[in-house]
Amino acid sequence: MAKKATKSKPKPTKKGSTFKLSKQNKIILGSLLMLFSIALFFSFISFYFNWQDDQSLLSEFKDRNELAKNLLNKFGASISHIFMYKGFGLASLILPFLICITGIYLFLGLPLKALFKKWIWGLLFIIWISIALGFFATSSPLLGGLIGFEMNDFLQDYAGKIGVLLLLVFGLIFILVRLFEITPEGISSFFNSRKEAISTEFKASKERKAAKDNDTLTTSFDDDVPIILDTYTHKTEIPHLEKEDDLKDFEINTPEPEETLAMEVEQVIEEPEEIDILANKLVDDFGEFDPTLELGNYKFPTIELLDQHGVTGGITINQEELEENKNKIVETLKNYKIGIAQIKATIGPTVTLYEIVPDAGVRISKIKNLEDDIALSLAALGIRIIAPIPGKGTIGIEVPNKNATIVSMRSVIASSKFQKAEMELPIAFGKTISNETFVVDLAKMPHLLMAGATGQGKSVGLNAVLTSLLYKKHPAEVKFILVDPKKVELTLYNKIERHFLAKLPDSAEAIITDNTKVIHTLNSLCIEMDDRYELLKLAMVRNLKEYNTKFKARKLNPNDGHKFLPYIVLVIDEFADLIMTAGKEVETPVARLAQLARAIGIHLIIATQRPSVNVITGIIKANFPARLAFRVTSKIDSRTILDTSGADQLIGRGDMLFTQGNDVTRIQCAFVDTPEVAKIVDYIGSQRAYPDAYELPEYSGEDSGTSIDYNVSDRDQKFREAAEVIVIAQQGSASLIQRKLKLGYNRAGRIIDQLEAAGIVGPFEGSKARQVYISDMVALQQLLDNE
Ligand SMILES: Nc1ncnc2c1ncn2[C@@H]1O[C@H](COP(=O)(O)OP(=O)(O)OP(=O)(O)O)[C@@H](O)[C@H]1O
Repeated sequence: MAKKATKSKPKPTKKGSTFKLSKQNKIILGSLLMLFSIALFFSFISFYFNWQDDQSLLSEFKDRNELAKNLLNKFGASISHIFMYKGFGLASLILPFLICITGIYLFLGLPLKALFKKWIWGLLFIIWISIALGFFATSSPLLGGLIGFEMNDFLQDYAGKIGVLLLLVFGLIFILVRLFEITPEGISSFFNSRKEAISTEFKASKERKAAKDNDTLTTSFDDDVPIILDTYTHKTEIPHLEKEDDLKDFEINTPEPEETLAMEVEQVIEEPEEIDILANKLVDDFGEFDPTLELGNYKFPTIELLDQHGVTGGITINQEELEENKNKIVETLKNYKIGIAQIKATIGPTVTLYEIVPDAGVRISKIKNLEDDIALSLAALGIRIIAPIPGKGTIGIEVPNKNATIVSMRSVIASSKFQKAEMELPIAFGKTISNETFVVDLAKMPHLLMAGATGQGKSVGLNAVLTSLLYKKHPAEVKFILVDPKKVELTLYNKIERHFLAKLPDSAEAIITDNTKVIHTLNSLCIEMDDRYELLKLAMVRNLKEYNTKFKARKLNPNDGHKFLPYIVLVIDEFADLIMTAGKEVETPVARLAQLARAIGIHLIIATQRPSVNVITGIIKANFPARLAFRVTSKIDSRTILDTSGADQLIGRGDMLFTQGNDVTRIQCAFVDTPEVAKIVDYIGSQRAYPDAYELPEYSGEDSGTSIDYNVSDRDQKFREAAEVIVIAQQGSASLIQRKLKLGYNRAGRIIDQLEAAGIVGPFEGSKARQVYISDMVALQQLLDNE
């Protein structure tokens, strides 16, 4: 069916071009019509003077010896006789004009649509004039022609003379109003414009005269102006209101230019502030502050540390596979009576995009509904239908390639797009479906949410993000906080602790693996955020970039607490696990950071296996416009992460969808293997480092007991009872207190905090119950009595 459609389509255009539409033919036909109209015009005119002499010759048309007096001889006499005598009389003179206009239209290749209207009006006009002349010029019936005479006769039999007269008046009004758009206002404005035109003309001629008297040289120039004005006003005589405005505008412009009073504007010279003078002097003496100076000899990792993964020549095109898939798509759609007008393929590293243009009249939803059928007939996983492709007007069918090409991290890092990227935190994710390197700025995102079922490429994705930053940023410019509950994925990065990692003071390991430490780190990061905002406020700047620029220009005094602030990237792997064990304690600081941290250079990357709504809560989602989905197991998961389906149809192994709020891009994630990461961190780790990791502010959390309600008199009335319950059960949990004492969640939570402050239970330990420090009731009694 599709073939039929494509074959049968070009035919009409071909035919049209030979007989109708070719430019040459139009010119020939146009000129013929114009010349014919001239001939017709002259024969009609000459008919009026010679018709009586020529009429007797009409029967002897074939006789070559007989000659007619008409300018176009017997041909002219005959055709005029038909149109003028037997036809419409004098009104037939309009006919050559209509033919001439048609000729001009064809000659110039103008659209013929407008011509139709002209012909209709022309013919109506001919009929009206013919009847009118037949009515008024009864003494010379030739003026109205036979048709005019007969029609008059016919109408008068039914409507009488007055009736015909009224009919003619109505016809005239109809023609004037519809054709010439004449209205009462139009008529009055016409007279006004005439009046103005005459006055302008008068004025102009007066000026001309004056100019002639003054200077003969300028006369020729001055003379021209009113002539143009003249034709202009004449042309606008059809009383259109807008045209009249034009005319007025024209007049307004004519007055002599007024002399303007020149004003001198004195230059504003800004007085340099004291601080600027000092800063300029410091910059002159020492140059701009260079944050990288402390590790001045730092060498960025080289490209050789990355593998090519066997890919050297880019994507290989399998012509057979392309043809086979194309045929299958066409066949499948044909089975559902959907014809295709056009099909185009774009080959990407893992999938090929077939863009189709369906025949006119096919509903898009029909194709969208066939997603499963097409997948079945192509016998392939991961078919995604994009109907329509935004901004293109085509329908996309993504079909996985039989042999996917690995996109090596090496190829994306080496790409000029990444190398030349003028971004604060450039990340090379991989390659798009059209094989372009996909680079985005984390600083602009400003946070990233990653989801994907296990084994679909999440850890590789995280490594790709970290590797990109390691290849582009100096240790002074960016610091990572890595949270890895799985304890194995990110441990490699321990080697660059003193270069690139940030940690809590007194903490042994920079990579955070246990939940309590996560909560502390998140809260400490909140303090860092507040501190940074304070510094920004002091420096009177709005964001980290402006702050650092000002600091580099030595306009901020380190003695006031100012320092160069590196970007901080917080990476949390397995966020679901954290939320399950720590709940609100994690969610609250994460939400706070997500909401506020963008301006002060703290960016979050959160990865999760389970993108369910209780993990990615509304508040988190709202603050993470950039989302990245690897393959997930269900449509619901896909919707949770991307707000649209599609991630459930990916093929895994780094096949992913990325959205930054608007359209979704399919990307093949760059592949970086663990040995490569190991080589990079070894390379960096072997270089001279800072004395310690970047220190985060100290967070005095719950375990110090100081921040909790410590005052004995402020204790809850049920404090003693709760303490007894806990000691008897030897289990420090708020839900136990809730159940036994029938209290609300918040009150039980407060009591457990007070018990912790009193030293009866230990600190919060995630999903586990708190430790109980008091072994029995006697010990509890003693403790409470001694307070
Ligand atoms: N971009 C990629 N290109 C090619 N293969 C990939 C890519 N990403 C992942 N893979 C393959 O998929 C495997 C699993 O990837 P990865 O370890 O990143 O999964 P994951 O989603 O982190 O799983 P989990 O959640 O269990 O840690 C890798 O060992 C690799 O073979």
